[in-house]
Amino acid sequence: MTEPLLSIERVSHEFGARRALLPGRRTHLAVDDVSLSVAAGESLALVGESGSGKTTLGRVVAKLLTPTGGTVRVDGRDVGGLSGRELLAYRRTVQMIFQNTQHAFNPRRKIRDILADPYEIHGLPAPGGRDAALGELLERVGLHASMLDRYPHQFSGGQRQRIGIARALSLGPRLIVADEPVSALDVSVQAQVLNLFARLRRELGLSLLFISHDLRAVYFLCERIAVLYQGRLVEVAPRERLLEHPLHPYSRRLIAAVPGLGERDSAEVSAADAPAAAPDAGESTAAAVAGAEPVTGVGCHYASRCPLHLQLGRPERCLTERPALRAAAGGSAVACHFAGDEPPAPVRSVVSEEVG
Ligand SMILES: Nc1ncnc2c1ncn2[C@@H]1O[C@H](COP(=O)(O)OP(=O)(O)OP(=O)(O)O)[C@@H](O)[C@H]1O
Repeated sequence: MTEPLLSIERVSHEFGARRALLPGRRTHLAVDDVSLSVAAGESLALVGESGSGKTTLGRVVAKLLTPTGGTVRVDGRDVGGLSGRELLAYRRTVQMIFQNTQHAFNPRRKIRDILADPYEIHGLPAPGGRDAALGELLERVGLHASMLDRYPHQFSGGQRQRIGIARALSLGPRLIVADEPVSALDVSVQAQVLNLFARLRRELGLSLLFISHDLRAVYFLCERIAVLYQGRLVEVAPRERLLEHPLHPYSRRLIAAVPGLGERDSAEVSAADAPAAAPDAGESTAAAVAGAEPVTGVGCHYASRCPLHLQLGRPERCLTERPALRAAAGGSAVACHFAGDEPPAPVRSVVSEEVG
């Protein structure tokens, strides 16, 4: 098997961990023992509700945060101890794009100077001369070279995001971490920027770690989807497999929440999911979930909201043993003690080739 471009190995990030011993300090485990990989040229989505740790994991990969546990490797090399020239080289390889384009650029600087920054910082000559390279960058993202002398406020939100993408591309990265890059944009503009990402991936063979709440955007752009819940990876699967046949009860709920995307009701759990025990027929799922004690510590974080846990009669194992990620059919991996395999459903076309 070929080495993945990016390997995230048992990575954790606990905010406040360094000062945890000071009185009154609280820590927060935002990413909890997550392992994932991204192949060269592959696009992997990170999805999950707000606060599930997507941005934190993205920032760890971009080396904007240092993990408190685990290892990040690029091309098999541990990037934890990089400094000096090696760190600069890493920053050329992995670039991050952010959601907020409004305050991303100094309003008093021309686009020419903003795009020139990476070359200055890395002490690199622009290929073919500075002006030609900067103009080419703008044209690559669908803007015109003549716009180099404009200021950020003279661009729309979608155009500013294109400028952010151009800046990220300037030093020839191999992996882009894109954190909700279209969610602040109008819907019509979102489609254009997603199409731009798809084109750039094709043209440049880029790998993408795409962080999003929007499952339709994720389906359009990514080959695999990783689902996070409260900092833990609960499922990772090829996109069709996840959308057509989600295994983890949380993935099911997430997909069912998008009209027309999932076919199964969020609370529905089939017989194949419940091999061990009969459901408690006298208890409604919603009421039981509302009355359940939240799970902390060693068990499954999702147990207090989990319809499968209820249906199975609240197995003790969910509360006492953290579910390990285990391989399942169709290339999926799921962290649930009881989620079962079912025959694959036919794949539906959820989003057309071009988002429009
Ligand atoms: N600097 C920080 N200090 C302490 N806790 C933080 C910090 N940044 C994030 N957190 C917490 O870590 C958890 C994960 O946050 P993160 O932003 O990674 O989630 P997310 O899935 O990206 O959410 P969203 O979709 O809302 O951006 C949240 O509970 C958040 O409150």
